[in-house]
Amino acid sequence: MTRFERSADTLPVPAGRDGMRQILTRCGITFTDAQLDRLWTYHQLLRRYNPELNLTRIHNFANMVMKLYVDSILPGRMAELPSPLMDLGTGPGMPGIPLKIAHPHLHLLLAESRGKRVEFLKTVCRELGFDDVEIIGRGIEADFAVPVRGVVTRAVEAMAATLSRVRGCVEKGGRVLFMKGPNCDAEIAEALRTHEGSFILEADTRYVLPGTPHRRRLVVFQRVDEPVSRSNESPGSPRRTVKRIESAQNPVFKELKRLLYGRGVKKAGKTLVAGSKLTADVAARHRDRVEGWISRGDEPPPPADLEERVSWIALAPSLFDELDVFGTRCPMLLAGVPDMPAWEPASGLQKGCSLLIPFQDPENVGAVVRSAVAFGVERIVLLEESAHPFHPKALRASGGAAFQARFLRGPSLSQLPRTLPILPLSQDGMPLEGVDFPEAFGLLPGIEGAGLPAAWRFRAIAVPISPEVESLNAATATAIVLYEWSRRRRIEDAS
Ligand SMILES: C[S@@+](CC[C@H](N)C(=O)[O-])C[C@H]1O[C@@H](n2cnc3c(N)ncnc32)[C@H](O)[C@@H]1O
Repeated sequence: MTRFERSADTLPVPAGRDGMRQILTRCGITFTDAQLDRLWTYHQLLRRYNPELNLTRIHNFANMVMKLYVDSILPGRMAELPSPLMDLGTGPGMPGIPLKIAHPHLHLLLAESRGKRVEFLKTVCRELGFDDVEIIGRGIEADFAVPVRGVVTRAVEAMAATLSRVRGCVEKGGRVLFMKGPNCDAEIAEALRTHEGSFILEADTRYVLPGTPHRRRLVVFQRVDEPVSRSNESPGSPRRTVKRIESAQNPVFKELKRLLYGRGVKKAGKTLVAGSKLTADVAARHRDRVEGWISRGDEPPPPADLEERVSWIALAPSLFDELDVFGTRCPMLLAGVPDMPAWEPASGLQKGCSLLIPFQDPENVGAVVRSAVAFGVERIVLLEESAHPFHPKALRASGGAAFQARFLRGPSLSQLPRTLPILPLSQDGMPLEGVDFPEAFGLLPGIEGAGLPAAWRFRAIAVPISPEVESLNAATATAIVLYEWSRRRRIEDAS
């Protein structure tokens, strides 16, 4: 038999998914099945963990739907929700979780100081598939400086206290939404008095929970000054906003992590520059490429001579260490990757040396790029097989030379026409000493391990080595050939 529950205020509804939908519909909230599934899952988690964690004192089904979920959703109908939005003192997730269910694209941060509730929130986000929700598991104080466009808060404390607490994070023009009961005039007056010059009252909307006598107020303050702790305070330095990231779920951090892989670098057109020497070199010589400065924990801001457009991202130490795969502990740079136009084999090879790279190991790609730049190779054609030259490992092995090279995107090894003047490299080819380098030619080392396809080997050149060693490393062999080519070119130029 269906269990019907009636609260003091609502018509009886079956205590289940259908009853939940009925109450929502009566309140003018129409959810898709997927949204209702999420709210139902959240409800079941609240019920399951409530006896152990004391998450809410409301137990009656209809009251839970009305006073917790509907109550949480309604502010999103009365005010435009700022995003990113932090729910300060969210407890078991109110109003944040129902708001996120109602507005799936909302960039939400849930701030909660009590550890057990934080664990509950993690479970909720995992079960609901909210992997973009950031959980801030600590008490929010004025030094909290993750920039947000808005804060929402329900049943936490007096407004003036909250406005003090969010001084470091709410951006100028951002909003603080207070979900209050009807009698909050004195609180509003105190907040206005103590925060004059920082916050103005933007809206004060009175409403009732539909079909009940319960009165509510949504009080919205707007920030009119700049957050205090967000700009470099040393005189003369550019005003730079710091984006502090504390959660591994932060979308920006997730983007940064993708840059540890060649595919991520290719997709984003950005790379991570690590190591004190390399970052200093790139910041000095390729300044126009620098887009961001990534620091660890409370390390100081970027040097004042980096332009204001360069963003500053301060990662929690554990997050920084995840990105710092070389263990440098030095600030990293986020840098833009230069354009790589396509090379059409039909257009032939231009004067000088075109180095064709098939290497799959990023360190080999980096090493050969470094040699190519050192010996004056005119252009580097990256074959489809090649690792990305701005993969962090490749960039590091290149010593930053990748920023000086001219790259073109080429076809795969199997699509290279054998009619072009391409000199393949293979240890069973003819000795380098006897080779004539054409005025325009391509140099083609083999893939690590597999070497060159048989079709290319008949005209290959070799670096003679002792029979005791099977072969040279492909990047090393290429460097030796490039040295020989550049040596002869210098002799020709001098004569
Ligand atoms: C009364 S509960 C309200 C929870 C929820 N907003 C609701 O309406 O059901 C207040 C919550 O705020 C949390 N809290 C209080 N001060 C906080 C702060 N400065 N930063 C983060 N959380 C805080 C408490 O741990 C508690 O879980």
